[in-house]
Amino acid sequence: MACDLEAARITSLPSDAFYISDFVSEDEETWLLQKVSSAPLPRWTHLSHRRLQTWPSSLTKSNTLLASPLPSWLVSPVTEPRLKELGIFNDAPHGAPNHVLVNEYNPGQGIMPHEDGAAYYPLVATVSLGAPIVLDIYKKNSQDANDEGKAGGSASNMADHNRKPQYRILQERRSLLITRADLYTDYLHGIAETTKDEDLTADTICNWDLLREKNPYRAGWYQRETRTSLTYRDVLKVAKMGNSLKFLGGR
Ligand SMILES: O=C(O)CCC(=O)C(=O)O
Ligand SMILES: [Fe+2]
Repeated sequence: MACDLEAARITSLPSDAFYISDFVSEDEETWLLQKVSSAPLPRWTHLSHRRLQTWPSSLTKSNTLLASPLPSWLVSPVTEPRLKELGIFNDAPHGAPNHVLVNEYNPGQGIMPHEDGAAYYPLVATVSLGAPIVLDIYKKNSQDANDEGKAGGSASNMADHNRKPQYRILQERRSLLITRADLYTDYLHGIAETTKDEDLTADTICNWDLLREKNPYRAGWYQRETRTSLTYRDVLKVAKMGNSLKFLGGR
């Protein structure tokens, strides 16, 4: 199936990124959104500019995952069979994702430029649900490099607030975006806190040719609606339950 992935490569990016516009069906999207919204309320962590669910659990201070399976609704159909067929996690230490962050952004919300950090194998598979959103990619500068290695990734400093993205990826609802390798380690990513994504053209959106539908963006902008992402990753350090007490004790 590796050749399928090659057809999905975002060729204008300097490193590995793949975009599949039609990764889950409309019915699957509705079902997944229903699963996200039916999670018990304490599952949500409310951050200032988005809310977040962490499955199966948050990492410990030492970036360790206490071994536990993902809930079945996050496994089927996304990881099995779809991600498995693409083979993208074959080289990851656990051969499959073991951790999922679910992010929900209302219009006007976003996530500041950051890197996902050393806790994970450098590969993220993002399923977008509900509405499109633009992901901005920034080349790391020396200050960002100094921040490297902070637990759970790091935010860039405030001086970078007006920095312009080097690349922009439009993530349609029902799509899959895979970013890995240098794009994971040498770049930051973020989502603007805006109610409108603008300046959308074949020249400014690097996956324009891979979009499922271009018509909604012909005017060059669209109004944000609530967008949910499922971000699949492989946490490098996993503690089996038998060993987990000492990790819990260290919290
Ligand atoms: O929602 C997204 O597409 C990006 C989320 C993200 O960057 C993260 O959770 O680290
Ligand atoms: Fe991230």
